[in-house]
Amino acid sequence: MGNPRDTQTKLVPGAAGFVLEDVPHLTDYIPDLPSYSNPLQDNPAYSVVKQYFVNVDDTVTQKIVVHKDSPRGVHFRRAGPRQKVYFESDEVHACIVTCGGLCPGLNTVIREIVCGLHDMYGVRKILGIDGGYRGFYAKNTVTLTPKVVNDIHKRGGTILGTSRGGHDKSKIVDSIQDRGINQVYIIGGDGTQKGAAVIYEEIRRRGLKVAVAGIPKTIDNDIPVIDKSFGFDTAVEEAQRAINSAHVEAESTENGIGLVKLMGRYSGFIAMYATLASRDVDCCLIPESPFYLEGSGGLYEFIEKRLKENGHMVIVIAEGAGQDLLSESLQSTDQQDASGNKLLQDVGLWMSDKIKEHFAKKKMLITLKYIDPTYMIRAIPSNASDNVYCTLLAHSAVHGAMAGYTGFTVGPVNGRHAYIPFPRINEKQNKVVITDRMWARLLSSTNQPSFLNPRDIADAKKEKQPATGLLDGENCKDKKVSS
Ligand SMILES: Nc1ncnc2c1ncn2[C@@H]1O[C@H](COP(=O)(O)OP(=O)(O)OP(=O)(O)O)[C@@H](O)[C@H]1O
Ligand SMILES: O=P(O)(O)OC[C@H]1O[C@](O)(CO)[C@@H](O)[C@@H]1O
Ligand SMILES: [Mg+2]
Repeated sequence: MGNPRDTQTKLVPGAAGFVLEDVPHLTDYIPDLPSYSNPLQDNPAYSVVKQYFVNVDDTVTQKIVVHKDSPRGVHFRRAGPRQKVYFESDEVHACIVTCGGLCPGLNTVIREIVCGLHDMYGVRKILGIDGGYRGFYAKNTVTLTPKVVNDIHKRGGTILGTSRGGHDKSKIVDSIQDRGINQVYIIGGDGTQKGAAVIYEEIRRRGLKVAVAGIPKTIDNDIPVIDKSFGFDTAVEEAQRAINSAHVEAESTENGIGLVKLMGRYSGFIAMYATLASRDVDCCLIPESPFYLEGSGGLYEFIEKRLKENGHMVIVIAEGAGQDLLSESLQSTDQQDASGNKLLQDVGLWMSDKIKEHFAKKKMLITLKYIDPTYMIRAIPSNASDNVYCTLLAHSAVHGAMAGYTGFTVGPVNGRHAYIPFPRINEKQNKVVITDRMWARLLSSTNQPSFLNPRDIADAKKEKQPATGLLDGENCKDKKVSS
């Protein structure tokens, strides 16, 4: 077997620089697979829709802002129901698994996969895998029916349970094979999608008629290519409550400081959007934007200035921000979670101690209140718009698997749902690009220092200029500019 990239991505060139980064199909390795007409044709809810089926040639462009001479560029296969399907309804035996940390909307995705398979395709055999990847071989399964999942979208968490670690390729695929499962829906973050790619490869190596569909879940919004991950909006909304409390506390005392720590291990999107939404935040610190404490242009100087101007201030810090500073002053630990993710030290507590220590030394009276709503923003049910988004993700995944596509993650690209090959999702993380306009908007709204020296800014700008002269950050989310 060659390089996984070759079996997971098919590059199909077209006119004027068009490239389709296609996803695998079961017929790529199982010849003469019979197809059937899509049962949706006879479904009263859908048959009234004009052009309900997606044209087989429909694609979604990765870049939406172009110049008149730009090449057409990378495209992905458009998600949606096809006229032809490669599974008969009573043949399908699907399973669903959730892995990694919690995220608002997990239960909605589970519900809508079950109801989508049942109501649109007449599928009756759907299993829930208990407790993440290791549940395939170490736990019992749960039978999922529309009745079982009817109300679950109103609850936070995942009814299936989740875990980190425990990805044993052979045991998982043995379990899939032994149970006769032929559609695998895998909901999880960057680690989970990597695990899904490995499972797909093994299934293909064994020549099994099993479709593997990934549904991206990450509260940190760190998955590239897709517009935004589900649950992100809900988390940002919930974070407002913590920021509001921090603000009320801060403005009620002289030199009051409200400090809020939000999730974001490597990507500061939650902190950035929560700050932009709130307008009460004076300083937002994220992993992508290094900062320093002491001296001219440093954080202490800014805090002092803001307190003198306003009498109070609110700081939002993402959990992955300032980790370099922490490891300088605390003994660094190399602890990892079961999936191999580095366990971060608590930057919020550290920052709170440092600020108190600094102003005590200066004999300037401050009152600092530290709020850590970490798990509160992800353990809640999804809001209305995330619920609709989760439904579309689930249905897109179901349509893709029924149509015989496999080895794909589903997600919106410039507003249109598409099937994205695993390697594209797995090759890098989505990060806040601090030389893009969104971060500039934040800097201008908080008026905080950029903590960058002019040479760093010039270097980042030089590195960033793409050949077309287009700014990439908002269109091409996987492009990271180092600072
Ligand atoms: N490179 C990899 N290959 C195979 N499996 C992996 C890989 N990375 C992670 N996994 C498996 O994927 C599952 C979830 O990974 P992880 O704990 O990193 O969470 P995640 O999916 O990234 O979600 P999040 O970080 O948003 O909570 C775990 O069971 C882990 O063992
Ligand atoms: O405590 P847990 O469950 O490992 O989750 C914490 C991690 O999960 C994430 O939200 C990613 O899902 C990170 O931001 C955070 O570090
Ligand atoms: Mg992750």
